[in-house]
Amino acid sequence: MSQALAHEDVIIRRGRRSGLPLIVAVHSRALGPAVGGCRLRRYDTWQHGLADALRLSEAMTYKAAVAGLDFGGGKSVIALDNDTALTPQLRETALEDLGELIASFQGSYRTGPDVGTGPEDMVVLRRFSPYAYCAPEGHGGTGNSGGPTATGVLAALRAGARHVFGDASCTGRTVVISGFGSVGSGIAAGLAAKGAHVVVSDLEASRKEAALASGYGWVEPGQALSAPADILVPAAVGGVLNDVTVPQITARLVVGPANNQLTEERVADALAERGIVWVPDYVASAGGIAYALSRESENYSHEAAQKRVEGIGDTVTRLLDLALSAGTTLLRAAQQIAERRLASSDLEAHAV
Ligand SMILES: NC(=O)c1ccc[n+]([C@@H]2O[C@H](COP(=O)([O-])OP(=O)(O)OC[C@H]3O[C@@H](n4cnc5c(N)ncnc54)[C@H](O)[C@@H]3O)[C@@H](O)[C@H]2O)c1
Ligand SMILES: CC(C)[C@H](N)C(=O)O
Repeated sequence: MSQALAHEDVIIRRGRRSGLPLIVAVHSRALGPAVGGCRLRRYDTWQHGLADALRLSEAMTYKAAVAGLDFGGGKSVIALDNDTALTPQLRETALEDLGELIASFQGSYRTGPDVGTGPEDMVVLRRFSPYAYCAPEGHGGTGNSGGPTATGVLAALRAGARHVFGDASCTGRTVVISGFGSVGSGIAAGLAAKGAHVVVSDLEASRKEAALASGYGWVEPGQALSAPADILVPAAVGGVLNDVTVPQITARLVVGPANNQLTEERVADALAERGIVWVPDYVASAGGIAYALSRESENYSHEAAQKRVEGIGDTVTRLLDLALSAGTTLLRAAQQIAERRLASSDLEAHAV
């Protein structure tokens, strides 16, 4: 096993106000300041939180590189154990601790919302530095990233559907969406508007009522991946595509926002062997970060930022062409694009 550390910085600290473990992992700044959301969730041990931060920050490097963003990849984690109650006060002090840590990077690591955090939490982080994207509009941010992320996934999904079914519209197709949260509900609405048969699933039983009220079908979480479908959208958690689930998938196209869907890279080959087109998560899910960075750091108008997000569809078409001509998977094609960008920035840096 390689002992090389792939990451530029990994900071682990016990928050001085909250006592909670804080982790900031910066995978790469080759293309610009590292960016990646702040995750606040329970882990069996803080070391599991560290592993999550390491994997997610690497994926952010690839997400930014393939999306053509001049940013690198990072991620932060506030690791809560299974016994400690997350009171509003603990939440606030943990965010203050993280805000202080992020400020110490002086802009070379910037964050945004992720699992367990939202726009209001960015307001707390911004007490310490401006480097937290997606705060509510009244606080100088662009708000919830779920909408733009859903827009990007829909663009990726249409490109994939054109390739797999010869029709991008998805009219009459059955689409199962696992995870009916901020992004999943936006994808469901976009597909239902185009006449798709939308079936959703969520671990929270209370989401069933909202799903049925919107006219969607419902499948229990344990059956979501194997339910009859043309298209499967993982929109909940990572690690859902593995040796057990892949043989059960009935869909011919899998595309969704959940970060780190594969347990291991070789699962991409297993999907391809079954004739399933899988759009890499870091390609499909780039809409939220692309929109926020375009608006908040690059002064794009809403329309221009939205167009950039829609461009994810063209990226997927390009990846499909590359993968087809090289006889490889979309994952390898995406890796090649990202690694080429990262290598050329390396050459530029050495030429200076
Ligand atoms: N929000 C964004 O802008 C964004 C951007 C990129 C990637 N992502 C990723 O997309 C995924 C969804 O993000 P979100 O913002 O919609 O989160 P969310 O928290 O709003 O929604 C996730 C939903 O999934 C449900 N869920 C959790 N475990 C589940 C399971 N095993 N089966 C079915 N449902 C389950 C939750 O109850 C919740 O309703 C996450 O993995 C996130 O990291 C989000
Ligand atoms: C908003 C952004 C940082 C998002 N959480 C992502 O994973 O892309």
